[in-house]
Amino acid sequence: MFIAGTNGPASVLEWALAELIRNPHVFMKAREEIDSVVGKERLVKESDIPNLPYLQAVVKETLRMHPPTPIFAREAIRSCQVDGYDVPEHSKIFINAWAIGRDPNYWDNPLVYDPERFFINDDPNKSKIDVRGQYYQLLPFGSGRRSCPGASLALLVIQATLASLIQCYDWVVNDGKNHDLDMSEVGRVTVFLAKPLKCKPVPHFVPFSA
Ligand code: HEM
Repeated sequence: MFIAGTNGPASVLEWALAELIRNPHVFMKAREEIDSVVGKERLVKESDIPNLPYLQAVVKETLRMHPPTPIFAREAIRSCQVDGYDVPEHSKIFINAWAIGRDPNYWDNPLVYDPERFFINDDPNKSKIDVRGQYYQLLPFGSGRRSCPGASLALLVIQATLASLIQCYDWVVNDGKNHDLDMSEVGRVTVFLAKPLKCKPVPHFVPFSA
């Protein structure tokens, strides 16, 4: 539980920051949302998060492309048929949340990092997609009675931390020459960037100096 509780959020924050650095328009949109909701006088707080839908979409999009626990397992307690396939009793079933999150049958342009995909108005279901196991095209925390009991805590920690990283700093890589990053993955218990993100924080807003 300690490993799940620390590795998961750490992995999501690293992937989110890497994606925001590679996609400066997403970073700026998230910062503009924070500035318009929170103002420029104080640090963003946990209680602001329900009013920051774009920030929430950034975290969902990060979990879609980079689920820290990409595969989880079940065992068939009795023989059954799923989608025409016979599944014998006691079969081990592996659910690949990483592949589902990148499946073009469920996601348009799945390899493009685009939080806007959660706000498509002509399909009201898209804006409602949640990550806690009710929408089978997005399962970073699993689903059902064995799904992650730490999901709400993890989301709160990730959203609040990411919001302050966006509000307070600009993030520079490659001495500011470009935004290129090697996004190769390495899977241990949790999936991280194969080359750990090295970036320089440049203070943008210092809430405690006022
Ligand atoms: C971004 C953060 C996290 C991710 C992506 C994540 C993901 C997962 C996944 C995919 C599972 C398996 C679910 C299934 O089989 O349906 C799981 C199980 C579990 N997670 Fe998390 N987790 C995270 C954070 C946490 C935190 C913060 C805690 C506790 C404080 C936690 C505790 C657990 C426990 C105890 C289980 C086993 C549940 C069981 O077998 O009944 N996780 N997690």
